[in-house]
Amino acid sequence: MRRLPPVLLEDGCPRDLISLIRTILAACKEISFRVSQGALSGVLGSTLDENIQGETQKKLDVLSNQLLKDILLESGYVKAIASEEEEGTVAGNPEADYIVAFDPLDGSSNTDINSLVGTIFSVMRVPKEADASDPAIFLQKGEQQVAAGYVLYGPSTMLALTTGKGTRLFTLDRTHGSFLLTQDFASVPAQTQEFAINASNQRHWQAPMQQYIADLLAGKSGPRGKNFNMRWIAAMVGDVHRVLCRGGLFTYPADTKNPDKPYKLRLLYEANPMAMLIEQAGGLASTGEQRIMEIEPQQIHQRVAVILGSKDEVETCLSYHQ
Ligand SMILES: O=P(O)(O)OC[C@H]1O[C@](O)(COP(=O)(O)O)[C@@H](O)[C@@H]1O
Ligand SMILES: [Mg+2]
Ligand SMILES: [Mg+2]
Repeated sequence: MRRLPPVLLEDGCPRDLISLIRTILAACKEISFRVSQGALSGVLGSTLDENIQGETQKKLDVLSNQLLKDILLESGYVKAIASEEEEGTVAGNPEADYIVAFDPLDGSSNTDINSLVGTIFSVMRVPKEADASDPAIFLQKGEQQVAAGYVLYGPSTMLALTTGKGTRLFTLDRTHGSFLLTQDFASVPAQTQEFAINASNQRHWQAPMQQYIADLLAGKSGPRGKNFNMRWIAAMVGDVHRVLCRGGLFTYPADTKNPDKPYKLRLLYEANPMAMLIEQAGGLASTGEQRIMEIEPQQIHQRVAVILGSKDEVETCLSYHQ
């Protein structure tokens, strides 16, 4: 089985980008180890703090953030980083060409129940002369990502990665510590009978999503004429991984539960990297009104509605929004 560096070299990926990706993965291997130690790691449970988004931080959120931040900043490959767990961006090497936005631990409420979690990352390029301490360097459209991926800490640790030449899946070989290519080109089937949504928010959704989900639930005797199955992992990384493997529609739509927070998922380090992975595998990713990767970001912690997955099913869902 092939290791990651030669696969990326063959794609024509620049050597410094490969080195940067390997640096991210070095931190992820350490996170993978800590997560796999579970209660033995001494880092399950919550801290007494909240992050910038007002969410209680898990000890593993803090640890994962620290590992990624330290390793990336020490490497010299990044001009700056942005993280779910950092209020502002953090400057790195002023001479570097890349910036990285990441969700150090996605689905962290799952840590206490030994369920799926992962790390999501987005890599963008910046001009040499750009100011490393200016947060505005992160406000690039998703289309401008030069690499995107996630590492899923599941029964096996897997990497989904794209540098714009398709989406590939790698599995961490713990005996040698390398990510080995286990699926060359992931392809999301265009059609599906599976969807993922947190249905407990149903009463707060807007009319188009209410109608779309009602029609899915009506099954064979409803307007769709077929039965649908539902799954919800409560970790975007786990739900998107399932969609990459066997298709499906994943959505976290707008809701009116909290008027100050109509969306849940973050654009720069959740929606954009997942959108690139899904589109590179033949799927679609939209807010309901706009292709996610065409959004002009206004803030580093901006949130968006997300509808992504199997092409035909996303298009059907979008037809309810017109
Ligand atoms: O609590 P809910 O509504 O099930 O939300 C789950 C969603 O929240 C998230 O966990 C947010 O991620 P974090 O754990 O990084 O805050 C998504 O991964 C997931 O899709
Ligand atoms: Mg997350
Ligand atoms: Mg997180």
